[in-house]
Amino acid sequence: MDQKEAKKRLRSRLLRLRQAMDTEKTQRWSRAITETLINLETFRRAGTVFFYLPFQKEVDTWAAIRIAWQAGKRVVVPKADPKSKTMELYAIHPDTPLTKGAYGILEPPAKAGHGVIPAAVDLAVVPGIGFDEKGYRLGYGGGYYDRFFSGAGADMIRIGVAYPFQMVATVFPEAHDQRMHVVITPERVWHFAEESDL
Ligand SMILES: Nc1nc2c(c(=O)[nH]1)N(C=O)[C@@H](CNc1ccc(C(=O)N[C@@H](CCC(=O)O)C(=O)O)cc1)CN2
Ligand SMILES: Nc1ncnc2c1ncn2[C@@H]1O[C@H](COP(=O)(O)OP(=O)(O)OP(=O)(O)O)[C@@H](O)[C@H]1O
Repeated sequence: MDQKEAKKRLRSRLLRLRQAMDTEKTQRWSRAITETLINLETFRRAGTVFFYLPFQKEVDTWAAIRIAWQAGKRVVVPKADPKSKTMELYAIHPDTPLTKGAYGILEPPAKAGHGVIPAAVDLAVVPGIGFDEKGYRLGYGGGYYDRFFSGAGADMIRIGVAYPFQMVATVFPEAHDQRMHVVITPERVWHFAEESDL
């Protein structure tokens, strides 16, 4: 089996496991991850945080988003452009109307000139179908986050969030894959960057 085939199989296996979780589990694990995230020094220090808005049974980021707002942080989320496979960032507030965009993921309305420049973001909370013990990430295969982190988003701290079964030995990384600095699971924090980088 080649790398591409192995990666595809891993993706469908991990998606199947995620789909099989019950709500009690997604909520309990999401709460544990949130608790760890909000207590990290990098999170406490961050003025602007790039979150994703969860869909299906992804780790639920809403509690952390509300805590970030309460702490006076700026919360930004992506708007995906399926044609160019790129993301633009927009700030959201508790009253921002969100509608389902590409892939059925909630997004803020695009307002010309209201995008947030990636250089203004301190920290990214990154979704994944899986992560590995070197910090590599497996996503849906669109390359959105790889493209983002190899370009405008290169300087922000990247924190992946994962259920325990999403942490695997390898996600069969390719040359373009961008690593996380930290991955948080309900039971532990994996560090892939030197403290001095954080
Ligand atoms: N919550 C959340 N937001 C996110 C991401 C994510 O993983 N999670 N993304 C992370 O990249 C980007 C969106 N990327 C995505 C790419 C493909 C599919 C997806 O479901 N693909 C289907 C085919 C759908 C189609 O082609 O119409 C599939 O692969 O089966 C979903 C999200 C930006 N926003
Ligand atoms: N920096 C980049 N520039 C151009 N193309 C890229 C870049 N990064 C990734 N790609 C392309 O995007 C495609 C998908 O990459 P990959 O399978 O690693 O996505 P993924 O990380 O699983 O998905 P996502 O980030 O959307 O969740 C690949 O075919 C790859 O060639």
